[in-house]
Amino acid sequence: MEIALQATGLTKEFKGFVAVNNVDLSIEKGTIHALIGPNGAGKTTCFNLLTKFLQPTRGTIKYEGRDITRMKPAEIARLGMVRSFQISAIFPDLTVLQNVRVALQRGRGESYDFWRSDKILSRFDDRARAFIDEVGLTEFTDERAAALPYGRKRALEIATTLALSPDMLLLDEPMAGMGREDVERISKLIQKIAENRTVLMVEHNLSVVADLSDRITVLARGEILAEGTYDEISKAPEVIEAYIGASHD
Ligand SMILES: Nc1ncnc2c1ncn2[C@@H]1O[C@H](COP(=O)(O)OP(=O)(O)OP(=O)(O)O)[C@@H](O)[C@H]1O
Repeated sequence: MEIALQATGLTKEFKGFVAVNNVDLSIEKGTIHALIGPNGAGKTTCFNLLTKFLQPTRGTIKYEGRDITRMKPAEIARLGMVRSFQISAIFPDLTVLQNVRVALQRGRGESYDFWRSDKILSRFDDRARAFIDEVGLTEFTDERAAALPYGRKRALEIATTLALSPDMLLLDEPMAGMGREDVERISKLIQKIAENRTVLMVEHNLSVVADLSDRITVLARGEILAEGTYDEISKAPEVIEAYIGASHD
């Protein structure tokens, strides 16, 4: 078993409040791993620690065997570990093609200049079109981003993330705010992009988690409560109790 991302003793305190407490986490290469748990469990904090948007109080994080504990998000992105929406938002007035082009250009560490001619940017066209096809947006290639339906915007955001050539993708609630049709479409897309990449996602939609995840870590009150396949964790009494308990909070 090859490990892509490994956290050891990961801890985050906010003024004495322990939001993430001594978490050990191993994400196997090539798998889809979900981080779940009731409200306030520490999922977002944990996600922000792993993606380096927050500094841990204690603990270490390794990506592909390399210590990334003190690295910045942009540095780990260059190592191949990319968070969704890392390159901020979509430009609403640019087309789908232009947005992915910009992402490709930024992925190379060049800053984006609005005055840059279309001719210079067009050298990214072929690769941009490949990503657009990969996320199923071919028919929207020349649409303005602002005109896309919500689920398609999400797909575009994923395309711009893929433009950074990640080996590992970290997705923060990829299904948030989506209707059923979009959930199905984005689920398929995540499965597809995971064929040759590692995926870690924080997700509230448990049927999505059940469908997609090879392995699931359940957090509660900042600690790992259970870990395993969906079948395993959904039968664990402590998990059932944590979810039922939380719904009465
Ligand atoms: N910047 C902060 N300062 C103080 N406390 C914080 C901060 N960020 C998070 N917390 C606290 O840490 C705990 C865990 O929060 P976190 O957002 O990580 O949980 P979560 O599992 O993502 O919850 P949800 O499912 O509701 O998004 C909560 O009690 C929260 O109030």
